[in-house]
Amino acid sequence: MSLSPAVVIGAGLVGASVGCALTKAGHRVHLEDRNASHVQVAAGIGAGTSEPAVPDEVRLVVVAVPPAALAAVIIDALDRFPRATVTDVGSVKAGVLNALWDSGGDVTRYVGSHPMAGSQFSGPLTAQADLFHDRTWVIAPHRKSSAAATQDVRDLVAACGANEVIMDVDIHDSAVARVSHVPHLMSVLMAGHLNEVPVEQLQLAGQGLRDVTRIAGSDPDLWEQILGANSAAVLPELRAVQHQLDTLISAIESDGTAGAQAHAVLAHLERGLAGTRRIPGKHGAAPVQYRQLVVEIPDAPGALSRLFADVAQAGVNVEDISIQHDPDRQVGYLSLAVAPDQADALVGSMTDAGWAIGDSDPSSDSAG
Ligand SMILES: NC(=O)c1ccc[n+]([C@@H]2O[C@H](COP(=O)([O-])OP(=O)(O)OC[C@H]3O[C@@H](n4cnc5c(N)ncnc54)[C@H](O)[C@@H]3O)[C@@H](O)[C@H]2O)c1
Ligand SMILES: O=C(O)C(=O)C[C@]1(C(=O)O)C=C[C@@H](O)C=C1
Repeated sequence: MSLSPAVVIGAGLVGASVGCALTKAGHRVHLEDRNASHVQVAAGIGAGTSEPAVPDEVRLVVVAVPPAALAAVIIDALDRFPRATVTDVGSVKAGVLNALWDSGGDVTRYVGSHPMAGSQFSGPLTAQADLFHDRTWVIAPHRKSSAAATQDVRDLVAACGANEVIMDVDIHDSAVARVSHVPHLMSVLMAGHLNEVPVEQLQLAGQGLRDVTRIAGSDPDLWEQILGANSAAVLPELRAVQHQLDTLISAIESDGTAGAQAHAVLAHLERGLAGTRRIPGKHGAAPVQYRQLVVEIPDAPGALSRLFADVAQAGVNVEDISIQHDPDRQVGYLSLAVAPDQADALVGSMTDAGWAIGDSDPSSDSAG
């Protein structure tokens, strides 16, 4: 069934990205935001139109406002658009649903959802049509959601190119505490600690620090609301991490001394490694341990395009890439993540083409 016309309320990063994805999929999207300039910018990047929708015609409403505003905007949308399925993209689900039960609105047309994709940026200028492509998008129907409304949200997720996961609201909230909210706080603590590091030491910052602190660059107001809405699920996870931190500190204090404690630091490091291997691969598939191959590239015009041409020629699927520059030599290093069973073919083909290529960790077990 068609999702057109759709209304997106909240034309920021997520809302404008939904608008762009739906528009690209051929749907008509009307944009609303309490900030009129966000509607204009979002319309300008292809997220939809600033013209108001005809309320009775609207089939789908996507509410993409900050957590504290969600419940009121959803209740209002159920009232203003009497034939529409209403969903939201909020990061926490239970509190919103509780507010809806008490509202007296037609909750059968509401199905909450949550795309597990975003960024540290805010506002429509940072929106992308492909933000949700191949990413997980949770759909959280409640006991009174109609089957038709749930199907509409499934169609929305498919139109945005995402992979649906249907999940109970409470399980969702406890899951995101573990995989999103506590990780966010770890990044914030690490980045906050940098305020005490002298500038001349910060210039040594490499990709590791940037990886760990990226999401700490997010909007504090948004995250205060997310954490406030999910504090019950976040607190026990934080305490568990606190316990791990305490045991790590004791291990480091006593490392080098005889006995089992000496191995405790290694045990922490191995526990972390095992955790990274539990993160699912793309498409929600079982985790894949990619091999990281590093190619040295001269800092010269055309080197990168020549390298990409040779990678394409090898016919190997590259899962991820990143580039680092050597601060002293005029070279860069391109890391290519490839499936273990394709790595040797790529090494062979690139070596034949004259590139210096090898494993980022030569001791790594290529069996993965
Ligand atoms: N940022 C992420 O990575 C991410 C990812 C998934 C889900 N989410 C969720 O998506 C929602 C939006 O987050 P975002 O990152 O797009 O934020 P954003 O700040 O980029 O956009 C929010 C938009 O909502 C508008 N707005 C605020 N109150 C409003 C109201 N009462 N009525 C109409 N418009 C209103 C703002 O003007 C802004 O344009 C949040 O609920 C967030 O939890 C965020
Ligand atoms: O990639 C990022 O920048 C994000 O933090 C996105 C992220 C997450 O994956 O934790 C953050 C919060 C949202 O509710 C959903 C997605």
